[in-house]
Amino acid sequence: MADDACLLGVDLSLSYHQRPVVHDASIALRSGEVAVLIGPNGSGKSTLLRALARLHRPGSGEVLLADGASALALSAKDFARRVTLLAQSRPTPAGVSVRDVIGYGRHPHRGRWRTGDPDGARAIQWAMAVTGTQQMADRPVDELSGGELQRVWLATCLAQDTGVLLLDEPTTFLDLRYQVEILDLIRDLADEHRVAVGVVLHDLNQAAAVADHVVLLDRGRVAASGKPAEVLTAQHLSQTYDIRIDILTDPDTGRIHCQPIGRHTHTLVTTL
Ligand SMILES: Nc1ncnc2c1ncn2[C@@H]1O[C@H](COP(=O)(O)OP(=O)(O)OP(=O)(O)O)[C@@H](O)[C@H]1O
Repeated sequence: MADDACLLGVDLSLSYHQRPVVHDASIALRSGEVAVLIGPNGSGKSTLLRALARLHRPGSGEVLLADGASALALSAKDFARRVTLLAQSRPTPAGVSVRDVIGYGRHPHRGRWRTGDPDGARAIQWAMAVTGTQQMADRPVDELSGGELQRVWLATCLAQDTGVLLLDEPTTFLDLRYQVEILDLIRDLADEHRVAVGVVLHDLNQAAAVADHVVLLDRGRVAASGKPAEVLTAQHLSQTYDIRIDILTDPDTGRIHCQPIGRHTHTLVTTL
């Protein structure tokens, strides 16, 4: 068990219909840290995240909680009090208001008759405030745009108020402002609320900006895992994405910038 990990995937091998797609992958999510999963399409990022959320049963390996107990040993409700997942897509209920959908996040904290949740109203209000969803509270979710809906689902996860937050491509569909705000929010959740965040991102520069730890998946295997500067190297990325990717490091801030080199990149850079 990694020292202070809240949720740990150990040597996970994952398949669909006997077809292996993730091989012996390990990942540790720690309180107050953001772990970012990157890798090409189909490399197994979502499947690994789903296994951590207990939504994909491993062929071998295990998912452990902070005390070393198997995640499978918990009841569904107890697990949902500790871990939540913003999946890539969810069925959108028809005619249900944004406020009610966000309220679904409180389900694990409620008693059988939706009672006994003194923190519920505060948690929902906070989740709506930080995702900018208050203005749409009374609208039916099936009438929202893709980006609005993404923020509502994120709010639902936040209302669940778990110590572990798993996010699968949370910036998809979002305009630039909300992409930046969600990344800032992820950082704040780790820094100020000590949440352990595991997030799949495609944008390598977003990964560099927000990650404490990066896990690079290549065809279902962990190709590299460590601090951003250790993983986001030209060699690792060029090999995994099969395209030349240069790394520029800002001498003042140390900030890493990943620059994919396409056939027209040189022309573009000199024009700029
Ligand atoms: N429900 C499914 N049934 C069968 N195969 C699946 C299923 N979901 C995913 N796969 C396959 O498993 C492999 C890993 O998929 P996964 O969605 O985990 O990759 P990913 O890295 O998240 O990809 P992307 O970046 O495109 O979202 C892919 O080959 C994919 O085709």
